[in-house]
Amino acid sequence: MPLLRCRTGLRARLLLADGIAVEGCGFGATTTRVGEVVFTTAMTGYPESLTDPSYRGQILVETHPMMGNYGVPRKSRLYHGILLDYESDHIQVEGFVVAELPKPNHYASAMSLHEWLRSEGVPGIYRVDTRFLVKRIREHGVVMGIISVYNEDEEPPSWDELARKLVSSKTYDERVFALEVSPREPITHKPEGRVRARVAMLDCGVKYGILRRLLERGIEVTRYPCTTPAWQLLEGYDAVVLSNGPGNPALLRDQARVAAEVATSGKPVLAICLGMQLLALGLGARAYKLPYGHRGVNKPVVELDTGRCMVSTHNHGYAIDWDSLDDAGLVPWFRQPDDGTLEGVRTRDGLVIATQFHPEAGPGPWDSTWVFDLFLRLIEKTRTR
Ligand SMILES: NC(=O)CC[C@H](N)C(=O)O
Repeated sequence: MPLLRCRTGLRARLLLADGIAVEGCGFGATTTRVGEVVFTTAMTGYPESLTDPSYRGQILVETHPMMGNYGVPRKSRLYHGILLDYESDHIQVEGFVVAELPKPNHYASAMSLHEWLRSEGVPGIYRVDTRFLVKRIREHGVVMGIISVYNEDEEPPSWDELARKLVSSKTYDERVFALEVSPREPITHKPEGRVRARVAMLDCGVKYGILRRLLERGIEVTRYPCTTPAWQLLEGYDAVVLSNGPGNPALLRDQARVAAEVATSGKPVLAICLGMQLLALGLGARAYKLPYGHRGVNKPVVELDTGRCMVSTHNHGYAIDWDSLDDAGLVPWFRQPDDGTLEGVRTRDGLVIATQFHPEAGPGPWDSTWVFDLFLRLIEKTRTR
């Protein structure tokens, strides 16, 4: 694709570990970052996707051809004290890859995508053939990559230099990202109205959307570091939430043990995405890596008992093996009809519920927010026993 003139005055290079080299216009910060290159099919919701802690360590490619149309929302919009339009306080992705970067126009916009990435030190590349990249990832699987943004009047970084940096970096699967996005101290969030329940959360990188969905139901949430032992999550709380989070679940052995302990405590547990993986691994199930993951807001999931289908938000690169559920004492709950991936499990007594997809959405459709109502009902039921 010809570059023409880059409105930002920046150019960028993206090199994939399989040798694919892409040049385009740059935006955001003039810097170089390494990450696993993944794609999402979400058409909107880039402020949420970019700040989703589960994207830590990844360079995100958007299949939708235009990003930035509605700018970047003001941070003054709060809901139960939580940022309304963001999934964490900062951009979490290593880099952002889009086909076109239009000028923004929206009443709630405080700045452009270019300004936002620049202020947070994150590189972006635009005016590149994202269709080619996405098809490549879909056919050959996710791949490590390096992205570099430079001023157009400067010498570009050489491909050799980028290749050396890329091969000397650890791969995504080897790095523990959850500890980087987990809080250092416990943080309590109180709902605005009556407190109907108090839960502890093992926070390995929670999306704010999960907090918003809990708080609006009157559930007070205390977020604990990802290294917290099970007894601390159980003492004095009605239930436990195991959050989503970035990285390879197999590297989080201690967290999987904690997940198994809380799951066998007799208290209700809600586990989402990484939380479900930790729960399943801790109870003895197996995880595997999907070839190119599920990332988007238009993914169907079918509830197996009822046959009901919902459109849901996904962001996962690993999944739990169906055949390993029996040994773990778990029963399947949801299935993705496109490729058959397991999208939810629960215990036989129904007290521990887990989704591989994101029932809080953010971004995405709200078809499955009832999972949070179910969690509250489980809490109320166990309290009166
Ligand atoms: N959203 C998440 O919690 C992601 C879980 C895990 N890091 C995966 O990619 O599968």
